[in-house]
Amino acid sequence: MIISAQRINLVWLRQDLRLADNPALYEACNNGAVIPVYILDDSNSGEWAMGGASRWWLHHSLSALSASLGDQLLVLKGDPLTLMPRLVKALQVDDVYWNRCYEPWRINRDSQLKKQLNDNGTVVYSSNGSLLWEPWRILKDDQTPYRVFTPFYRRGCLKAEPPAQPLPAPRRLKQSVVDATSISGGAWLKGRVGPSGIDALGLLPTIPWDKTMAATWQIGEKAAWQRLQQFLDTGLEGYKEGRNFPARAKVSRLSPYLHFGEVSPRQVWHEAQLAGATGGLENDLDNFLSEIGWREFSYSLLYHNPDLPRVAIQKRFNNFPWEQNADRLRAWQQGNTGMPLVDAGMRELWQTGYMHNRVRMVVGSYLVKNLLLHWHAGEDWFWDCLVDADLPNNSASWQWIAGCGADASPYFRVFNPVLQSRKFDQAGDYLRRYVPELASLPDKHIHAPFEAPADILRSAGVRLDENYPSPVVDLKASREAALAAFKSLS
Ligand SMILES: Cc1cc2nc3c(=O)[nH]c(=O)nc-3n(C[C@H](O)[C@H](O)[C@H](O)COP(=O)(O)OP(=O)(O)OC[C@H]3O[C@@H](n4cnc5c(N)ncnc54)[C@H](O)[C@@H]3O)c2cc1C
Repeated sequence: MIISAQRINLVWLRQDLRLADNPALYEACNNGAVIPVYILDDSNSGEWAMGGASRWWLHHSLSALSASLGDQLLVLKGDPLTLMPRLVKALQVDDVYWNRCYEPWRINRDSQLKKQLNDNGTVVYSSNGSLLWEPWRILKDDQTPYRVFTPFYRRGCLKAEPPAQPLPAPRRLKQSVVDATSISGGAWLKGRVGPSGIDALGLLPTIPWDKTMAATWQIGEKAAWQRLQQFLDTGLEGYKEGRNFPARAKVSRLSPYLHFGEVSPRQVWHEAQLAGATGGLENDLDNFLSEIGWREFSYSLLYHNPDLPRVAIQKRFNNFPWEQNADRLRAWQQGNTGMPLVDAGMRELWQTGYMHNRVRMVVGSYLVKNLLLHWHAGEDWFWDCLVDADLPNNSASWQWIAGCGADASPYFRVFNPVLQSRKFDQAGDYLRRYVPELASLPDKHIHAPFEAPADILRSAGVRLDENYPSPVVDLKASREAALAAFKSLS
């Protein structure tokens, strides 16, 4: 029930699908009645509309959020530039609250909307709910943005004001949140609140490719918090070294929760500091926090280079002689390249919506430097398949691996997938999990079945080009071709 003297605040939730440490929700609850709304915006996103795996995650994330809001979350689909003013008018909203987003298309949309609402007399309160430091605050002494990670993080971030302590969930949340359809002017929103509104978005796949993903993840704020605590209990110790080994449970797997804002970077930062305060974990803690720093760096890069998703920062790469080869691209996407570590990674991605960072680097390097295919093709596939698909992190990381970004891995550094596999998955545990047709090969041969003696292959049941492919390219020759192509640029 709304007391008529109370202000009505519309809280537009976007990449902050949580109650705790949510500055917009917190402030709105302190200042009156609250109508929480989520809008699926496929109108302004252009080519960066959410991919399939992200939509799947979003469905479950909204369901969890809606339940924790007493199923009063209003869920709409359409253009916020039209819908938000309509909601403000119909629901007699006084003020609008949101946490800032940083993708260029969202910045454009939000600034247009803010102006539109302000012109009509509605105040918009925007806050930082997604980053530790605003990208326009971390600048070099000459006020230009950093292009190299280490000084950005060590000299810029760590010397700036420390990230604020996280806020609690709003204390009077239950009393504050109101049913939009009960307000005069809200009748048109019937069927758009809670689970029926979420179902109407049509986010779930029509063919059930999500079974293995569903078995992999728990989604929502509570699950995010559990994941964080579990990582801090069992993963932080030994993180610095262990994070390189894809079969070890030594990474946090927090990326989708951070992307959708089911946990905030401030919560992660401060909880990790607490857990890492126990003696002996300094190096692991420092390394883990610096990975969160890489996330900040990607956001800064995108903020200062809005064309980062498509245009190489090192401009000479925009003339790179990429090959067009649909068969090779398909082999890479489907995990059928004949290179076990690449295939394991691509299948992990397909089955779980996630891929270990070490393997992301290997499959990325292989696509760009052995198959000579454009990094855009990898970026697009990841965009569709990752549950943590994140425009700043994905585009900055693809530019990094392709050697064309700011502070990128040099182009001549070509990851050798066989050596990487021998080094970081020595016993072949990761390979056996995702490439079961090679499971019976001895450790010595599982990393490069194409080099194994015929009798070993036979006794392991591996028939090259029948139940497992031969390599689609020769590693040495393709590496040399890539380096020659690179030389042609300079
Ligand atoms: C080609 C390529 C594409 C990538 N695409 C994405 C993407 O779309 N979304 C995404 O979140 N990450 C992306 N990454 C970065 C990284 O692989 C993932 O963030 C990481 O694997 C997530 O696993 P985690 O949460 O267990 O990481 P942890 O090792 O536990 O790290 C903790 C957090 O730090 C951040 N982080 C870690 N490594 C990086 C990094 N290299 N760059 C930026 N942030 C980082 C993430 O938010 C991560 O959740 C990509 C990397 C590569 C090489």
